Amino acid sequence: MALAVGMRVLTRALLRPWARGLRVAPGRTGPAAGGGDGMRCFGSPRVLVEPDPAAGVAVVKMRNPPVNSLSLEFLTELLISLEKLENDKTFHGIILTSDCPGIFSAGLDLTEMCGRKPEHYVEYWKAVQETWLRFYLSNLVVIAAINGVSPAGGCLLSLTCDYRVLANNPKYTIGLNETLLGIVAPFWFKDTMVNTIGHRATERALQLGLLFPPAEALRVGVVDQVVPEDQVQSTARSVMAQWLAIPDHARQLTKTLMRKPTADRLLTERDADIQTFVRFICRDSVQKSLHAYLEKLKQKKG
Ligand SMILES: CCCCCCCCCC/C=C/CC(=O)SCCNC(=O)CCNC(=O)[C@H](O)C(C)(C)COP(=O)(O)OP(=O)(O)OC[C@H]1O[C@@H](n2cnc3c(N)ncnc32)[C@H](O)[C@@H]1OP(=O)(O)O
Repeated sequence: MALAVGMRVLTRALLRPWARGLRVAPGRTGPAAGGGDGMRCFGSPRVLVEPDPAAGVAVVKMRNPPVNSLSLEFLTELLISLEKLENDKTFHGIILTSDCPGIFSAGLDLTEMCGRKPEHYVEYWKAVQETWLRFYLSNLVVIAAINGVSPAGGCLLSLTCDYRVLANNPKYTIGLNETLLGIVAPFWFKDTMVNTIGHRATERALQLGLLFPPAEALRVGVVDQVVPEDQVQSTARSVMAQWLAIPDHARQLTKTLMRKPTADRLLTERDADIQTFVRFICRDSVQKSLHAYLEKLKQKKG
């Protein structure tokens, strides 16, 4: 039932004008294309997929410049790529990384949450929910190769992965910093963090809106490994090999066992969660905070 609802959201998204033609954008043969067996890079304008069929792995590169903000279009393209890889028996794992230098993802796109109509907020929030559910429950092994800063929704996306490798650069902070923007991380953001670093550490991190630099992120457990920047991709590949050596069905069932209760909470409260989001985001005070935050980002340059 829940899956059917999810499929409807995805199907509706695919029917949107900007989503048409996104299914396959054949490209050059990928550098990781498994010894030249002819499998090409594919993807969409904002998501580049480099398949390595010999290894059963695809590298999914986010490229929504300048900061990989998670806009509606970008989320839809990510979902389409994920679905395509899940439906292709060649692939058992994906490495999620960024094609934007120094930025993994700036999180949810603030312009999707500012000055829009309530109907837009509904549509956007459905896509955010769907992305979280799909990545969190994916049967594939998903490893985040975090090669840049990763606040809020960017951090959440990495938390849906099975393992996180972070580049050791003090600028590459990671965390759920929503309170700094005057907004609140929804319960399923919070649950995902609690499942990763525990209740007390989450309580502190979320209230203070902490963005952890690499050493701290490793200490608290937000990431599993910190490596020199030029070793992020190779480390993600070695970790992937380790995970893929486990019998798939046993690993998948264990993942489901661990994650389903958390996902079920959102699945049963999905509509209420949308209403809560829309009510919250429509508040004058919240809109003012978000506008002010966006302005601050823009003025930073000048
Ligand atoms: C009980 C109550 C329950 C309530 C339930 C509802 C609650 C709602 C929850 C909503 C959850 C939201 C989660 C989020 O993800 S919010 C987004 C958080 N993101 C951030 O705080 C990051 C903001 N960005 C930055 O800090 C920096 O941009 C950067 C990522 C560190 C990169 O810095 P850099 O110097 O390289 O780049 P610029 O800052 O100059 O940015 C370049 C342009 O990109 C625009 N930008 C940046 N981030 C975003 C974004 N998240 N969305 C949209 N646009 C973004 C920035 O404005 C620049 O634009 P410009 O070129 O036009 O000036």
